[in-house]
Amino acid sequence: MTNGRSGRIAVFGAGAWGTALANLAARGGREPRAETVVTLFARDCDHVAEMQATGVNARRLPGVPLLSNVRPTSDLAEAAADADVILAVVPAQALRGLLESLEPFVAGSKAPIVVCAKGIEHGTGHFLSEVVSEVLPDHPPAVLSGPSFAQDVARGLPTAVALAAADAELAAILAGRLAGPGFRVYSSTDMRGVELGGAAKNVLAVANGVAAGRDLGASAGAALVARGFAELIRFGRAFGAEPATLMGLSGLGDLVLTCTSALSRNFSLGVALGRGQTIAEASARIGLAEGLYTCGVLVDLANAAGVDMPIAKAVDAVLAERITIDEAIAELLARPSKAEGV
Ligand SMILES: NC(=O)c1ccc[n+]([C@@H]2O[C@H](COP(=O)([O-])OP(=O)(O)OC[C@H]3O[C@@H](n4cnc5c(N)ncnc54)[C@H](O)[C@@H]3O)[C@@H](O)[C@H]2O)c1
Ligand SMILES: O=P(O)(O)OC[C@H](O)CO
Repeated sequence: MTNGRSGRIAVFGAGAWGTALANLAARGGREPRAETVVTLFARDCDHVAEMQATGVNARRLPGVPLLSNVRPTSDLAEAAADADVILAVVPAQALRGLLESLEPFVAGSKAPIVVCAKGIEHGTGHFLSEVVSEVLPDHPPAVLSGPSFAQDVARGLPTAVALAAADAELAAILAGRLAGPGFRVYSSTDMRGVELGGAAKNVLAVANGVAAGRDLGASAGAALVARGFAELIRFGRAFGAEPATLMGLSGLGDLVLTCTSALSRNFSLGVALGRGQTIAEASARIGLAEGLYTCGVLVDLANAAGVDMPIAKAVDAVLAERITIDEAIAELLARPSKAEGV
């Protein structure tokens, strides 16, 4: 992508976040152009027909009108045509399949692919920017992450996130394409740090939710945030993240948001489990909680790298039903005393 852009952005995944980002992109960023067009791809034709008829994505982001230059479509070719930026906003485990299906429609284009999902791929243990490089090597990967609820962004509430790409100029251009009056986008070249924070915080937020659901008190919640952050820093150090990134929006910022807000699906999943609901009951009500799918692979990576992550491991053991919540709490508290630090 260059500054001589087509003004066309393709958003794949018409969930809450894809829809909020489509509206943001449709505003044209820091240099709005009249010709900006945003395609919003959803797999389900009925869903697309509803959005076209009503101008709202009532299934995923009710009450938020789509801007007139957002074009919902279920046609991959139409969605991808002439796009000079691609936003991938499907669940993390669906990213590879989406990119594979896109391949014939983006051949010849070098449009950057901005991963907006938060997770780590099962089976391979690969970070999501790596998945982009493997499947579509001609397309530079970028990562958007940070404390941001789709509902907040859609309402224009002040939000700040990080957007990383290997090339600093590309990161700055992409940040400019998405920035808006209420949406501040910091650019970064630390893709690994930005994506790793977004993936790990979802797992740690489940632990905070469990503590809230069990009425363990605000002190326990704060301890979990602080010691969870220590785990995040250890994990990041082992996997090449820059410390400053982990202390920034996509690390500490998103960890705090997700560990403390009832709007978070990962926190809500933990609350439900803490109150005695089953995973199936809670998931059916809450929808996509990426921590459920990331915890196993996060722990596998941590174990392989010799990184101590007791909170993440406790979440994984509870979600895999290897131990009960009460056993997990008792095990965490029974760990030998140690010097504080990371
Ligand atoms: N909702 C938020 O506030 C928010 C904020 C930041 C990041 N995210 C991240 O964005 C990602 C998506 O979250 P969401 O909230 O939009 O989820 P969502 O559950 O609202 O929507 C996911 C959408 O992806 C679609 N989908 C699934 N597989 C697909 C495929 N192969 N091709 C096309 N579409 C597919 C589903 O049909 C659904 O519409 C997650 O990784 C999440 O962590 C969400
Ligand atoms: O609802 P959650 O838990 O997926 O969190 C949404 C965003 O990732 C918050 O930054």
